[in-house]
Amino acid sequence: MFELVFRRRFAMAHRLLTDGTAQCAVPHGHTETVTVRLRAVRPERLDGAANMVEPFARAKARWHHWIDGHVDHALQLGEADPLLGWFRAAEPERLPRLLVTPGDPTTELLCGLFAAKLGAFLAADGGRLACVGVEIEETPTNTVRFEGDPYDILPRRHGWWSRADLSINAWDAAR
Ligand SMILES: Nc1nc2c(c(=O)[nH]1)N=C([C@H](O)[C@H](O)COP(=O)(O)OP(=O)(O)OP(=O)(O)O)CN2
Repeated sequence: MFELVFRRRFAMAHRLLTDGTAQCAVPHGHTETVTVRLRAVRPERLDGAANMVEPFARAKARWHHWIDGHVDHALQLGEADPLLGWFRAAEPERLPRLLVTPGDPTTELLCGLFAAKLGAFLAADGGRLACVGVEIEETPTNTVRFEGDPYDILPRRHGWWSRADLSINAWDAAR
């Protein structure tokens, strides 16, 4: 069976408040690489003409638009992070650039959220392809891989990640 594999780089910043590691509680940034693997929902023999599962450009268009325009350079914060209140009060114009997560924005959680969002995009594009894996290289020495149904591992079923729109938090749902 074929897999279409797409890779994208994005800059991000986050902090982790819950696990008690002092260095991770200070906002810090990474340049991360996300790799996604797609398969045809109903695999078919190559047709002897176009010989494609799906044109790359069509398969990755929405996904890359979202990563490049909304995830790249976003600040990732858990929904209980007090910095959210600070942005609401002091720089509300930055709220669309905050990627807000259920609990700390770890790389494990991000893999699940990305798998759900990509699944929503693919379903909205006709459901011909499904995401079978997401890998995020957080740093050159740390990578997390996820395979399976993201709704089996996410702490909550619904949020911006379950919608086929460009949102990364609850405030920009209409975009
Ligand atoms: N299970 C997880 N553990 C940690 C995560 C995570 O997402 N999942 N994230 C972090 C921090 O983001 C940290 O910035 C990166 O990890 P760390 O190992 O501290 O990164 P280094 O670049 O210092 O790695 P070295 O291999 O030691 O150079 C922490 N833990």
